[in-house]
Order: sequence, then structure tokens, then C-alpha cells
Amino acid sequence: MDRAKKPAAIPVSPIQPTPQVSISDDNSRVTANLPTGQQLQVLLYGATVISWKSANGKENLFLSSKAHLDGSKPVRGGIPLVFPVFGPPSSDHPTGRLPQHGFARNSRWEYLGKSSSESSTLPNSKGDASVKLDFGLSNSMLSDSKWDYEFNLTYSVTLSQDSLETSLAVRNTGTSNYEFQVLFHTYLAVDSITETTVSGLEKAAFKDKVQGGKEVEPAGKPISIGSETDRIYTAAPEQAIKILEKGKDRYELTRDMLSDVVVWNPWLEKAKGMADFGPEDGHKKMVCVEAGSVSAWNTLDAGDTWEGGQRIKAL
Ligand SMILES: O=P(O)(O)OC[C@H]1O[C@@H](O)[C@H](O)[C@@H](O)[C@@H]1O
Repeated sequence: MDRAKKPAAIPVSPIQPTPQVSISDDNSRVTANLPTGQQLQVLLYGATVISWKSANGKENLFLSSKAHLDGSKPVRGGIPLVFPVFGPPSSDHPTGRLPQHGFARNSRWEYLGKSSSESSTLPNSKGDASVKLDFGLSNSMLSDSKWDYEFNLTYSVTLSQDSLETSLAVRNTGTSNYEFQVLFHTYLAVDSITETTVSGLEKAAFKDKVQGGKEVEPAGKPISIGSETDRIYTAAPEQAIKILEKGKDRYELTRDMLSDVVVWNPWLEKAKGMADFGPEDGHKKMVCVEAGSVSAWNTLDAGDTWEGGQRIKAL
């Protein structure tokens, strides 16, 4: 009987599986990791982005060491979402019964899932993956709504190689129109506030809340922060806003449909007055550069959708 000759084995180099985006959801926070090392964490409470790390592990968002992450209070740090009113509401407006900065940041959102993720298909390649996480909030999810309107919010957070994008779609699902304001209250982490400057707002007039809301003419120079700062730059030019450290670009912020920018740092005394702000000198490590639409009301007709967003590049 003929013995069949075994074919010689052809040597093959081992093919490593392409690293994938990994996502975990523990019912209170969603964490996404890109194969290239970037990481994002979003709390379902407020759909608050609480951490955004670059590939080298550097944290780009300031989170107070005393921040409440248990849903008992809006998060002091990260990116709380301000909707449908910015600041303390005025009692003669339909938002009048809401807390400061509205209800979006202190409501529990639903994680709708990962709606897009790309990765190179080349074997052994880390690819250029990005991931977009979607979160939803509608009036039916609020147990005690102090705002009498029907809405469906979809908040999308996209983590890419060097940037984070947040965008909000507001759909009026009711039968009457309503007014709203919106703002991404981004706490950017900086190494030292006294060596940080903000450029791109030189030509914008602002309302200075530290001076009781005084209207101030454009300063014509980049912003340096050395004391309490709370400014609403209205109709800020569309150009990118840059946050520089020691004269070197650190972040670049671009906006879509968000005409205003708030620049806020509570400085030492105000920070001490906030029970959830820490460490004591934490004001040196942060600057809030907040893209929003807050100096006027946006009117949304029944059935219509408004969309706006921001992109922050870590440089
Ligand atoms: O303490 P809160 O409600 O988170 O607000 C923080 C700050 O938020 C900023 O956007 C406002 O301009 C400040 O006036 C305010 O103090």
C-alpha cells in the first residue's frame, strides 16, 4: 500500500489580530480605549466626560479631587453639559424653576452605544481607530421635570488619535416651540495657570461677570489669568481658540453652531468656597474654556432639531 507523502509544512509568520477599540460599561460609566493608547471615560450621570487621556497617558481634563462621582451633585471637572439654561435661571423665564446650568448635568443619561469605530484592516497595524459613543436623555426619563417641554437629546462623544469631539442634538418632540441655551463646560487641565494663555478671542467683546456683568471692549491681546476670571465672550470669532502653555500650543478648540465662549477660573478664594473643589491650589491646574450658545436664547420649533458641537485637539 502506497503511503501518501506528507506535504512539507510551509512556514507562515504568525498573524497578530488587529488591536481593537475596547469599550466597557459598568452601568455607571463607559470607558473606551483606542489601540493606540488614548482613553475616554464618561459617567452616565450627566453624560459627563470625566477623563480624556492622550496616547502618552497625559490627562487633558481637570477633575477636582473632591468631585462627587456618585450622582449626588454635578461633577466638578471634566465636561459637564449645560442645558437648557446657562447660569442661574431668571424666575420670569420657563427655565425659572431649574437649578443653575439646568438639568442635563445632573440627570442620569442612557448609553445608546458605540455608533462608529474604524480601524485599519492591515494585520499587525494599530490603525487609526476612533470611537463615537452616544448618550440619550428625554423628558420621559426625568422623574421631576421642572421644565414643561418635550425633548430628545443625543450627546455624542468621539475619541480620536489627537482629539475629542462632543456634539449635542436637541430635538423638540413636543407640539410647542421653546427656548434653550447650551454649553460644554470644559475644564481643561494645565500645568500652571500663570504660564497659560488663551488666544483667538482678542477681537471679541465680553461680559465680565466678575465686574457685575459689565460689557468690556475687545482686549486686543491673548488672555492671561492671574485672578478670578469669569467672562462670556459673545459672538466670538469663528477662528480656532488656542490654549498655550509657556508660549507653546497645548489645546486647540473649534466650534460648530456655538457662538459664545466662557472663560472661567475661580481662583483661590472662590475655589475655597466650593466644597467640591480640590486640591486647595487646584485653580492653578485648570482653565475652563466653554463653548456654548448662552448670550441669547435659541428657539426650537416643534419637530425641529438643533445641533452643535466642539472639537478639542490636544497638541
Ligand atoms: O459652580 P457651578 O454651578 O458648576 O458653576 C461654575 C461656573 O460656571 C461658569 O460657566 C460660570 O460662568 C460661572 O459663573 C460659574 O461660577
